[in-house]
Amino acid sequence: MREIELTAVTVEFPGRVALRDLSVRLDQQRIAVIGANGSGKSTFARTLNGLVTPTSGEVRVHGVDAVRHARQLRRRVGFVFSNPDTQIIMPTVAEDVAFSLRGRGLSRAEIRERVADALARVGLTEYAEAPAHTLSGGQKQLLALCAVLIGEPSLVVADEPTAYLDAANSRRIARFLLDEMPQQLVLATHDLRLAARCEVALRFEDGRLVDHGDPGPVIARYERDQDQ
Ligand SMILES: Nc1ncnc2c1ncn2[C@@H]1O[C@H](COP(=O)(O)OP(=O)(O)OP(=O)(O)O)[C@@H](O)[C@H]1O
Repeated sequence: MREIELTAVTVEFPGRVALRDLSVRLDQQRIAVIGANGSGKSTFARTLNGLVTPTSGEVRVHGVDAVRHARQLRRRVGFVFSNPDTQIIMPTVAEDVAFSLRGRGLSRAEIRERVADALARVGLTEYAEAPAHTLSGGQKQLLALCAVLIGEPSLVVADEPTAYLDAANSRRIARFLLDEMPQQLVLATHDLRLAARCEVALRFEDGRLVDHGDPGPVIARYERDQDQ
């Protein structure tokens, strides 16, 4: 089951309504979220793994109630932030990935094996023993992704994952997220070329879902409105 379902979700912060009465059902593999600064993209993304709790309404992700079972949800939903430095915790690349497996009752040998597999998947094997801070921006974002994927989430939510990257690194991360990763993806982005590669796009404006559907037409209407 890979259905994401929000019913009448409102998120209020002091003095600000960030999401207004949002109801939507999504089962596509690649889901783009677009809209101007402050339109509610990150808030929407964060409700999907319980980082933000709705003021009212219901969020269900792959059958799990995001409010009642927030801890269970966090195991299933991996979150990738814009700045990989905020996600890298441990000194070396391999240690950082292994850190995500803590508390799972695995033996050292199992952890080593899983870490090696995960690093190979994102092409970082040769950097396993390198200090994480010596990686390039794109490699750091791959490491952050790797640390998320090793927890075997069924959904990956990425909030502007290419914002800090140059063109080559952005392409690499985009290729991984959009073409290689088996997990369902929710991608909040200002990069409309990435959004165009998804199966569905949601457009937010002032906390409201104002358009959604096939990315081509949704993006065209967004660009037209921005030009006016
Ligand atoms: N923790 C918070 N406390 C108070 N206000 C918040 C909080 N998080 C978001 N907001 C406000 O809610 C609104 C929506 O913010 P959100 O971060 O969801 O927008 P966004 O579309 O992701 O923007 P951007 O493209 O700039 O990242 C904004 O007005 C923002 O200031």
